[in-house]
Amino acid sequence: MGHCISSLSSSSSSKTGLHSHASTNNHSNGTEFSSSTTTTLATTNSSVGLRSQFSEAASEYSGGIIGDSGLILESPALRVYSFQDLTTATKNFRSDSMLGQGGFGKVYRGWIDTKTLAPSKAGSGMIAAVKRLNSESVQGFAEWRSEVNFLGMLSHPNLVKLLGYCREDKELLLVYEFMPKGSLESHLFRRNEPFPWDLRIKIVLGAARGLAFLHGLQREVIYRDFKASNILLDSNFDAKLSDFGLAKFGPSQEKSHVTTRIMGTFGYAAPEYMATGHLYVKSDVYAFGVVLLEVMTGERAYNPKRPKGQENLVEWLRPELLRKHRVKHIMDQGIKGQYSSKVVAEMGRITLSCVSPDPKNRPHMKEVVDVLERIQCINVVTDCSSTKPTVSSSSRSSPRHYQYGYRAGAPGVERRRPAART
Ligand SMILES: Nc1ncnc2c1ncn2[C@@H]1O[C@H](COP(=O)(O)OP(=O)(O)OP(=O)(O)O)[C@@H](O)[C@H]1O
Repeated sequence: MGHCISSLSSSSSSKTGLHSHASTNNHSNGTEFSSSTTTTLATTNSSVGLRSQFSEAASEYSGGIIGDSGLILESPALRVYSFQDLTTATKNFRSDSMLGQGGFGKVYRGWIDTKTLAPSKAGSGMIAAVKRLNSESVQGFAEWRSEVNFLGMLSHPNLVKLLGYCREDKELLLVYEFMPKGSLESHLFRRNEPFPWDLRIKIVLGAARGLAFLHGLQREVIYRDFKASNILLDSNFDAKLSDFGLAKFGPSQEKSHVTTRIMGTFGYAAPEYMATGHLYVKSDVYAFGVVLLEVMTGERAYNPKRPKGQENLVEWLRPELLRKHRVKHIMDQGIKGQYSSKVVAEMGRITLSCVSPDPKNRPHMKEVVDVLERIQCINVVTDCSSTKPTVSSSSRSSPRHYQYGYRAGAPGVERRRPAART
């Protein structure tokens, strides 16, 4: 769940939190594609039309293999669907096909052919997730375009795969690989059973690798919307970042930040960004630290129902992170016994540095990955260098006992941007 922010006033927000007066062509999502790009998208629905803008954007990069299994795709193989295709694939967008709902529309389960990705009958081929954007949303177009541009161009094991898209009249849709275990947010906050600690570590490590990939590109990509609900999980609980609607190219070499409209989600947005609109690569690191804190505590980044002074998780718990002996007291009580005190101390340290008020004092995501790999190593039931168990697991919430079933049409709660900036 997100309590969303934008530099626009709440009165300019629609009921769903989308900004009704944002122009579809004003790049209000912060992506830096030229206006001619917009024209291309507006006037053609073919992959050829899109390809030219991919190469334009790809020229920002060195192209080819980036390392860590990440790729910049020189000619993205996105399938262009007709609206009818996706109506068929989702059984007419039936409510029982719905996987969830976000700030910009509903996500449905659809069936497509495994090889050709063509729509198929329910039960044959493979499942895909079909996001249908609210047709009345103008902001939605900018988000849709950003998603197609960034996700269509980038490939990494920790980024969700975009398979195709549809733009037909007012209809904007995106087709993704299906992530059967839902989001980190759904496991942490929407289930009665505590989510096992070792899965939490595995997931934040995967997400950190995804973010490190974006930050390691020759022209850095700032994700800008890092949060638990945007970390999706495959059948193996491997994390993949989804939702590139707010992603933005990082600053050019001589600059440290880009200046942009303030958008994101309450509780996750970095203080310098909230105060000035200056967005740094390190603003993503702050949001990552917030997710680490959520994972440690089982508490949401922002919850207006908590007592006064505790609504914002970082503001509430930073003093505890600063006093090292206090860190164990903020850990989620439901998973007591699943982690060692060394792991807790390491987690407290890295979280505190990620949420440092000064972006310069935050680590690079590459360093965060290294630390989390170490933590995972000392955390796993069997030590990395031996087979001796190092951590006991509580029977109630051990990973072996953890069950997960996708709840079709699970409530999406209120999502991004329902509120004005504080
Ligand atoms: N590829 C996917 N596979 C399976 N479920 C998905 C997929 N993409 C999205 N979902 C589910 O659909 C729901 C809505 O996702 P969506 O990305 O639209 O919004 P969100 O990230 O939850 O919120 P917001 O729009 O505020 O960022 C979520 O519950 C998510 O778990």
